[in-house]
Amino acid sequence: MTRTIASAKLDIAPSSVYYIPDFITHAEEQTLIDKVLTAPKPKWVHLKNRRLQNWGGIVSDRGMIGEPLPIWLSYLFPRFREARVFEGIDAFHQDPNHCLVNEYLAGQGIMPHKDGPAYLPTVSTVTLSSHCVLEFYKYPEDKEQEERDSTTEETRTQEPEFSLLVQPRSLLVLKEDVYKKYMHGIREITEDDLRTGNILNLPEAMPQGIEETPVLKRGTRISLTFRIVQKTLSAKKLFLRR
Ligand SMILES: O=C(O)CCC(=O)C(=O)O
Ligand SMILES: [Fe+2]
Repeated sequence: MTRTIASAKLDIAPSSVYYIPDFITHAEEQTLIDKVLTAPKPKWVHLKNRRLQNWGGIVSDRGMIGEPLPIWLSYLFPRFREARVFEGIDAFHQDPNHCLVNEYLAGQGIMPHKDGPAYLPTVSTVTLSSHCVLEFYKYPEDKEQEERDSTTEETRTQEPEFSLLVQPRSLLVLKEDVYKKYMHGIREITEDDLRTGNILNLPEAMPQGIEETPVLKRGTRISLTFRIVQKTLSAKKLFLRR
């Protein structure tokens, strides 16, 4: 039986964080890794500090021209439903319609950012292959836009307000406050010292304690980030409009 996210809510502020260890099995993890790594070459977008695959459609300001997620990704939908990940967030979507696959080699990461208004405020991330520490920075609501834009640069040198350790096969769900009021990022380092960074879910992610292994070496991590893009356009409609 899959646990519901309600039973996996972290008892922390902001309270909209849910963490389920071993959400998928080792065998499922391996299948997903194989599918990611055997995707057609042009599917990969290479960035400076990670590479990614975009599934479900390209998200733009005008909306997303949606295409169904491949079966190896929609395979997880019943699991998300059982865990009630996307339940009640929108009358029109029961399942996610978009998935970003990110691959980070050890030492790679992602700058602190917000995911923005194109998505509904529920992000569901399945982690494969290696752990990582996701860091959170308060978003400066009171600053002018210009200052906010420079914040991502500043936050790189700041200490995060809190962090989360995400282990292979886990599910991390971020909703509401933590989605809207915080930026998240992954530092470009090759190992994580679990004694620093104010990691709030250590009891859940390291139930054996951190005395024996206070420092975790990173391997290559693949993350599957499922979201709902609210505004979708059908390719047919776009074509007829011309
Ligand atoms: O890899 C992750 O867990 C985070 C990815 C992320 O923040 C994003 O794609 O917006
Ligand atoms: Fe993000």
